[in-house]
Order: sequence, then C-alpha cells, then structure tokens
Amino acid sequence: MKPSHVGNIVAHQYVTNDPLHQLFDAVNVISVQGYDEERRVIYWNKGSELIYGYTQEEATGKKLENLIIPKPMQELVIKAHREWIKNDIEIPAAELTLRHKNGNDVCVFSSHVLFTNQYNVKQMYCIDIDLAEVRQAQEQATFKQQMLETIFTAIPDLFFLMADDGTIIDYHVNNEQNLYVLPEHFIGKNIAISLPKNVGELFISHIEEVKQQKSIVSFNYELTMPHGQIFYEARLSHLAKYDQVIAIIRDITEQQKAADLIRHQAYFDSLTNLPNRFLSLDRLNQMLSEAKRNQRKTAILFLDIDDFKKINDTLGHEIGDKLLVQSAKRLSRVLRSDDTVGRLGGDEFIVLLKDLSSQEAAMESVESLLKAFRSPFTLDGRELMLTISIGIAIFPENGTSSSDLIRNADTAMYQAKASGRNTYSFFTDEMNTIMQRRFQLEEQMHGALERNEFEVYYQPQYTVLNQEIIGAEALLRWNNNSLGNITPDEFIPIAEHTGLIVPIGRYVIKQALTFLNQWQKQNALNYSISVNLSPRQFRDPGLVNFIKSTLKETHIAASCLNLEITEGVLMSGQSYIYQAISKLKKLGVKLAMDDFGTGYSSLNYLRQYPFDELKIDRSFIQGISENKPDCDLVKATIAMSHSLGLTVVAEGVETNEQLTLLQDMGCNVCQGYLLNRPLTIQQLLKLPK
Ligand SMILES: Nc1nc2c(ncn2[C@@H]2O[C@@H]3COP(=O)(O)O[C@H]4[C@@H](O)[C@H](n5cnc6c(=O)[nH]c(N)nc65)O[C@@H]4COP(=O)(O)O[C@H]3[C@H]2O)c(=O)[nH]1
Repeated sequence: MKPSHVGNIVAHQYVTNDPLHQLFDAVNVISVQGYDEERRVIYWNKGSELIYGYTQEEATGKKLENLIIPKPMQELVIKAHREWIKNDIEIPAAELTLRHKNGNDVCVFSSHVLFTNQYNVKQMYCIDIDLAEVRQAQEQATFKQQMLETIFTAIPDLFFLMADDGTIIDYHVNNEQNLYVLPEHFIGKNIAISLPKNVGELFISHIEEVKQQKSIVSFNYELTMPHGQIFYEARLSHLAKYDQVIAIIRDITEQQKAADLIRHQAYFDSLTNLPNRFLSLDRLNQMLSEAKRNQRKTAILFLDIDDFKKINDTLGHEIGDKLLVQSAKRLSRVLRSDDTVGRLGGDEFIVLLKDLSSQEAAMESVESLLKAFRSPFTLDGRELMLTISIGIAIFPENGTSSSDLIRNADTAMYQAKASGRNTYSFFTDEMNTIMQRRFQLEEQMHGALERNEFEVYYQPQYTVLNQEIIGAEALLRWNNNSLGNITPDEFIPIAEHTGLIVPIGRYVIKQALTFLNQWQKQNALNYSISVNLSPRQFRDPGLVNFIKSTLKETHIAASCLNLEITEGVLMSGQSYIYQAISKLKKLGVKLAMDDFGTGYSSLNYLRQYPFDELKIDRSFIQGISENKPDCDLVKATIAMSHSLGLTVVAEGVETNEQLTLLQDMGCNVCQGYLLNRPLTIQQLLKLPK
C-alpha cells in the first residue's frame, strides 16, 4: 500500500506498520493501540475493541486520555507521553487500571513502544493484556487460601503435609499442645521417627497403601500425651501429582470412650460389673471350642441365691442390689483367673470352669463357692446370711452344645434347690427325664383352664365321733388330652412356679363356692368347704376382693369357707401375707393350718396367726396304729390344739383302727379313704345326708 500524502495521519501508519498491523489484527486477546505524537488513535485492533468496548471507527482519531484513561491519570499520562517524545524518557510497562467505554475499570498489563517512522514522526504503540482473568484467578487463589486458613482454625484436626516417603513438609495445628513433639523436631524429618515406633510404622504402612489405592485410607492409633491417653483417627490422602501425602488427624478420644462405654454396657452387667448373659454365653462358646480342640473337660455352674426374692421383697431392692454386688465380689474372688463368673439376671449367676482334668476337679471350685457364702454379709450395720444353690453340668458328659449344657446345669440347680438349698447337684440323666416332663406339663398347663381340663373333686369331711358329714375339701384334678391324669402333687408346684396358680386357684374357689351353694340347698345343711391356698396366691393383690365378691355371688356365708394354708406360706414372714390373712379373717373366713407335722410345725405360727383349725398330716395318722411315737405326737397335738381353741382335722384316715384311736384322742373331724375318696359333684350329691 502506498502512502497517500493527503495530510491524513491515519494514512502514515499503514505505510510504517503494515506487516505488524496484519499481525495485530489477527490477535484478539491482546489489545494493540497506536497513537500519534498528539496521542490520537492511529491504530486500534479487534483486541482493543474487545477489551475497551470502542470499535475501530469510534476510537480512531480520539485522544488516548479521553478514551481509556481514567480522569485522575489523564494529566500523568499526557506528561509521561510528552517526556517520552521529547526527552526519550520511556514509559515503563505496568499494571494499570484503565477505563472501558461503559465506564467500568479495565485491568491491564500495559507495555509501550515508541516508533519513529520514515517521516520522522513518532508513534506510540500500547500493547495491553487484559488481566481480568488473571486477577480473578489471583483473587480465587487468595480466597481459597483464606478459606483454607479459616477452615484450619475452625476445625480441631491436625494436618500434616508429607512427601510420599513420610517426610513431614508442613503442618497445621490449632494448639501446639496437641503435637506429640515440637515442630522443630519433626519438620523435614520422617514421620516414622517423629512418633513412637508402632505408630510410626502404622503411618508408613498406610502411606504405602494410600499410594497404591486411589481412595482415602484411614486408621486409628493412640498416643500417650502429657494430658492423658489420646485416641486418634488418621486419614491419608495421596496427592499423586505432587508425590505428597496429606494426613488429617482427629482426636477421637471422646468417641472412643463413648464407644467403650457402650461396648461395656452391652457386655457387662451394670450392677455387678460382671460379664452379662450375652458375654457369658459368648465365653462359654469359646470355652467349648477350646475344650473340644484340646479334649479337656469344662464345667458350667448355675448359681442362684436361695430365697433372694424374699430378701428383696422384705428388705427392699436397694439392700437386694447391695447384696448382689457383694455376692458377685465373693464369687469372683474364689475363682481362678481363667474362670468366668457372669450374671445371667436377677440372682442367677453362671460360672465357667476351664480346663478340668476330671469331674472331681470341679468340686474344689464348687466347695470354695459354697464356702464363700459361709460368713455373713454386713450391710448398713446389719448382718445377713445368704446361701447359694449350685447346679453343675460337665462337658462333654452332660452335653456338647452350650444350650444343652446350660439347660442341664439349670436342671441340676433346680435339683439342688429341691434337696434343701445351700448345696450343689451334678446333672444326671434322671433329672433330664424329670425336667422334660416338667416342660411338657408347663407347656400343657397354659390354656388348660380355657380347654376346661380342670375339675374340682370333693372329699367329704366327717365328725370323728359319729361320722356325720360336715363339709368337704376341694381337691383339683387335671386331665389333659396328651398327658392323661396328672396328680396335684405334680402339677400344683409347677402352677406355683409359673404363676398359673393364680387363675387356677381362683377357678377352684369359684367352683367350690358355687358347688357349696348347690350342696347346702339340696341337703338344707350348713356344710363348709375347705380350699387350699398356695403361697403364690397371696401375691395376687386381688385375692381378698375376689373371695369377698365370690362369697357374695354364691350366697355363701364367709364362715363356711375354710382356707387351708401350709407353714410355707407363713415362713417368708411377708407383711402382705399377714395383711391378706387379717382381711380374710375380718371377712369371717376360717383359717386352717394344713399338713401339720411335716414342716417345722412351729407352734409360734399358731400363736401369731388367727387359725381356727389344724390339719394333722396323713403321714402321722397312718402311723398312729403301728407306731407309738406317732401316736403320742398326734395325741399331744390334739391336746395342744384344743388348748389353743382349734378344731383338729385328721387327714388320710384309712382304717377303722385309726378312726377309733382318733375318737379316743378327742379329734374333731376326719377325712380319708376309709370314709370316702375325693368325689365328683354328682357322686357327692348322691351321698346320704
Ligand atoms: N393316701 C391317702 N391319701 C388321701 C386320703 N384321703 C385323702 N387323701 C389325699 O390327700 C390329699 C389331701 O390334700 P392336701 O393335704 O391338701 O394336699 C393337696 C394340696 O396340697 C394340693 N392341692 C390339691 N388341690 C389343690 C388346689 O385346688 N389348690 C392348691 N393350692 N393345692 C391343691 O395337692 C395335694 C394333693 O392333693 P391330692 O392328690 O388330691 O391328695 C389329697 C387327697 O386325695 C387317704 O385316706 N389316703
């Protein structure tokens, strides 16, 4: 292109800078502007339009200071430009904030050159690089930095930046007290030597792992710090691009303690601190696997504090709890460290004796356990004696599975209780048969009332003098489809144990009084009815009211109801029993002491409780005709009862001889096979008056 000598300044530039302009025209990301000596635009590329907003047409001919220079800088720019043209004082490249067409700031890095063209005219070229993105990136970097710092200060975790061989490069910690060693001792050093050997090794092995694995690797460790034993969780992340590893360390002592506590609560009994049922059974399973492997014997002991329920009921749960704690301590003390004692619940404990050479070897521990209870317990200044009953099952003789062994030890304990408590019993096969029968009875007893399997029989009671019927004793019978006829001696104790005696007992009372009403009406006689009451029935808070309302419903005078209780009912000395008896007496109901002669036959109870009648057990009656001591005893009992104002009833009279003797002794009432067996209602109603 040729210069056009028309005095047009624009024309000059093309002559001078044509090849360069072609280059600048092609670059959009850089702004290139050309100015003449008066700072008028002679060149304005596309990049300038993009940065400053003015098109080439708009910019051409305009003065630099009026175009993109902010007001405060204008004087300065004019002066600098002049100095350059006149005195050759170069304007240095600099970061400047200039102005967009829309008035906004434009941040650029501006470099400048001054040409003198062939007409000796000076032209200044400005090359501006938009710094908006750079600034934005810088701002973002600063923001991120600040954000990281804020995070670092806000969270309590420790951060370590390490080379991927474990050399510590940098760290961040909120409180230097949380550092195991001071920074000067670990910066630039390998983490393995900055921490205890085992922890250092953990770090190194996990650093190796995180390098192989792309995800985060975490592990726990603990350190002894001046402020205690501290648990940490370390999370490692590999910065593969930089061959570095970041470790974020968190103090998890509190969580650890909470988890330990939860674990402890899940496995240990909170009262005695002994292993609970869950842990005890787990230990039993472990012990059995070991015993199987080593072909050794082990023993499973079931322990139960005798009459603990009574202690709890009379002295209160607080004392009961204290006794359990002390008992647990005594039990633990006498066992070998290898053995386990656990609490199964209530007053039941389990003892696992490991590695026994023989069955007899268990005896030593059993005796120590019984002996541990020989000295009294001292509680709040008072002394209490406790005894325990122990059932023992031996692996492998009495079972190889934990469930069999537990069941058999329980059965043996039941036997120990039955043989008078404060003793032990080894499991035997006969016990197993008894227990199986027991379980069958228990199973069938549930629902027996609903299935109408019970029937009340009545054994007539006669005056000894002339054998006139004065009443009857209600005796329960149970006929079950699969088990046949079950005697009360067998099922009543089970009904007591399960608590089913409460509804069953109410059934008997209701049936007996309903029948009595029918019987009294039919014969127009004021017969009485005797009903047995079990100890467990006294724990039924509705008992007295039930009797009261049933008497009312059946129109029976309270004095016609005779409640038979055994010494066992009174022995616990529970206040609720005394209260129930007093209330029943107030109703007008009569009270008989049953089975006299079989237990302690404590005369004290006869004085203490308002009895009307005393029933001499049939085992004595049977002996009176053959055996003098029995005869003397019965004679004395009758005399004593009479002196206390009690009516005497003889049970189980089977022979005329017995009857005659009882007549001689002045016994009042009798019942027995001689006169009649227990009868059904129909049979009894057919009897002559
Ligand atoms: N060898 C012999 N035995 C005679 C003779 N006369 C009566 N008997 C039996 O002696 C038991 C007397 O009842 P118990 O001492 O109260 O002893 C009762 C009583 O303690 C309990 N029992 C029975 N029915 C009930 C009941 O409804 N409630 C409660 N709680 N216990 C009951 O079961 C025990 C046994 O009852 P049963 O088997 O009916 O046995 C009855 C009766 O059948 C005789 O001349 N010779």
